[in-house]
Amino acid sequence: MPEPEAEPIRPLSGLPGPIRVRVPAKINLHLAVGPLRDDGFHELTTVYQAISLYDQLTAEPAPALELAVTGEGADDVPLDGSNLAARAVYALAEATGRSPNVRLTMRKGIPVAGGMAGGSADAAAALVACDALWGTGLTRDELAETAAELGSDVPFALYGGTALGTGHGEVLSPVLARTQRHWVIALADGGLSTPTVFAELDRLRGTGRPPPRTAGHDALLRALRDSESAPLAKVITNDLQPAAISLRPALRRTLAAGVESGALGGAVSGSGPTCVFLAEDREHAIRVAAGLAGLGVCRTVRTAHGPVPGARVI
Ligand SMILES: C[C@@](CO)(OP(=O)(O)O)[C@H](O)COP(=O)(O)OP(=O)(O)OC[C@H]1O[C@@H](n2ccc(N)nc2=O)[C@H](O)[C@@H]1O
Ligand SMILES: Nc1ncnc2c1ncn2[C@@H]1O[C@H](COP(=O)(O)OP(=O)(O)O)[C@@H](O)[C@H]1O
Repeated sequence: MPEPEAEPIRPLSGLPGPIRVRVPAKINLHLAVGPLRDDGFHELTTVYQAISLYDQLTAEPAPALELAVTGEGADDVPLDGSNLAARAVYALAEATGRSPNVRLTMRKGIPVAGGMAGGSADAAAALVACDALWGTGLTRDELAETAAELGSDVPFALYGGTALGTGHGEVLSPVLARTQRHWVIALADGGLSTPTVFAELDRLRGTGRPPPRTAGHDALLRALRDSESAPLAKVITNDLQPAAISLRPALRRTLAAGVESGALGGAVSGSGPTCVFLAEDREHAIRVAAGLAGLGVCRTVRTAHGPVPGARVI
């Protein structure tokens, strides 16, 4: 006879227990930046991939909205209403008529201001956590509508995987990418501000020698369907890379060091300054990471794989 299903354990207070959510970083395998629009955003075509570098966020009821942050770069994360996770709580509370009184604890594993969408990840995690805590029962597509108001990268952090982003990055469509890829990540000292990097690209485009523009994304989509990684490495492109290098010339050396260490190819991740390199497999990634670490061109080196799912209750 099957065992009767166990009753869920509830704390004695009767309040729901803490909800813990794990959320991945993103990298951009293709990032084509179009013209600056009237709303201050650039038209964008990007292919995102979620990789196994995570933030963890816990939400529980509290007398008021409270924030705590630990881990990688925690000192650079705001603890007021400008924190993207706090903004997500307020937005969801308003949309669903709930009280925003929760305590959020974030453990950062995603570098702050690193071009890996760590703040966006925390916002997506806060939406998923509060949805579970408050029992609002919204679908991921409904959560994505609130997510898009918080930042261009926030909807992608909800879904994860590999996806094409258009509009200013918030309009998503799935991309077929079944092969697991292995990445080496060079984390830099200090971050780069996303709006400053976009502004630098506009400045460079206004000079007599504008940086070349990324072509269409068809070659990248084809390479993602190929189980070999070498063809993919050849078509990874990022229009923001020249702007990130212009603001942080040392990145040129980091990019060269990844290739010297045996990577198939690499690029600046989004607005930088993190650089990501593609390897053949896990063992190759570990060898590239060791070589890169020995060259002293970055603060620290990690390995990760992708694609992985988006923000999930654990
Ligand atoms: C560049 C990308 C690439 O995925 O990510 P990061 O590398 O920063 O993580 C994104 O486009 C960033 O997304 P996100 O970090 O959510 O930026 P947002 O909060 O939406 O926008 C911050 C600011 O960046 C500029 N911005 C952002 C997106 C866009 N398509 N055009 C822009 O010009 C605008 O100045 C905007 O006010
Ligand atoms: N929860 C958060 N985690 C990290 N940064 C945050 C958060 N909330 C707000 N920020 C602010 O957002 C800026 C960009 O951070 P982040 O999203 O990590 O970088 P990027 O846009 O380069 O991917 C940081 O400099 C920080 O001031």
